[in-house]
Amino acid sequence: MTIRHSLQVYFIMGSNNCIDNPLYVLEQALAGGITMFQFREKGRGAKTGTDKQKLALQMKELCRRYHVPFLVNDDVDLAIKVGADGIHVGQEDEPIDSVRRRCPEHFIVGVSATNVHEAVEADSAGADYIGAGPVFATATKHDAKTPIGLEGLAEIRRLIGNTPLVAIGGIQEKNAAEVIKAGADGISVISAISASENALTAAQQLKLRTIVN
Ligand SMILES: Cc1ncc(COP(=O)(O)OP(=O)(O)O)c(N)n1
Ligand SMILES: Cc1ncsc1CCOP(=O)(O)O
Ligand SMILES: [Mg+2]
Repeated sequence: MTIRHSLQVYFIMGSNNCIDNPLYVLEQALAGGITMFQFREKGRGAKTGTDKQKLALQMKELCRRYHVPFLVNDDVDLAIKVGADGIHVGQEDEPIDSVRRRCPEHFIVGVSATNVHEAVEADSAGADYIGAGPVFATATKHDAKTPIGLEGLAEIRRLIGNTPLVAIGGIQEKNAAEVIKAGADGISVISAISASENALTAAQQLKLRTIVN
């Protein structure tokens, strides 16, 4: 599977994003057809140290069983230590050239862009994919920037050419198709799956919305 295809339904979660056991939620999401996963363990009550590492390893094993890439958010050391498939870094995280130097060659390196300028820069720096957003308002990330809207997303697509692009922020079943029409290769979601009543059906429904003519 190419990175572009893996971005179709990109689920992101940490232990404080769900009420149920995070391993249970992840397994349900995998059974529902998510195509990529990012372990984002941050914020209130987030695990640290060996507890964080243990959960990362368990999540990686689950993802392996479903042949879904397992990425780590922010924490490059952890990604290397647990043998992840990649890392996602934002504008305030470790710079991409340093990440590339430290990580195995096969690592998928995703970079966030909150505007057109950052997207072009991340593309030139050689990001494997760009995570653009927030596209819509989100309550999940308290320090999220102003939403770029579908117009901002479409402009980013125009400027980065064919580079794999995933949209993030406030994406739900009702707006997923619009995001794909605006030029994203996939949707990246936290609450639409982690806070749903049924992570399996939520993932299935979101996936259906990404198939647009
Ligand atoms: C796929 C994807 N896109 C964007 C982000 C946001 O990254 P960042 O801006 O570094 O914010 P945090 O997630 O670290 O709070 C992401 N995680 N994933
Ligand atoms: C991590 C992140 N980066 C930009 S918005 C966001 C949060 C996305 O969460 P949700 O899918 O619940 O809006
Ligand atoms: Mg970050």
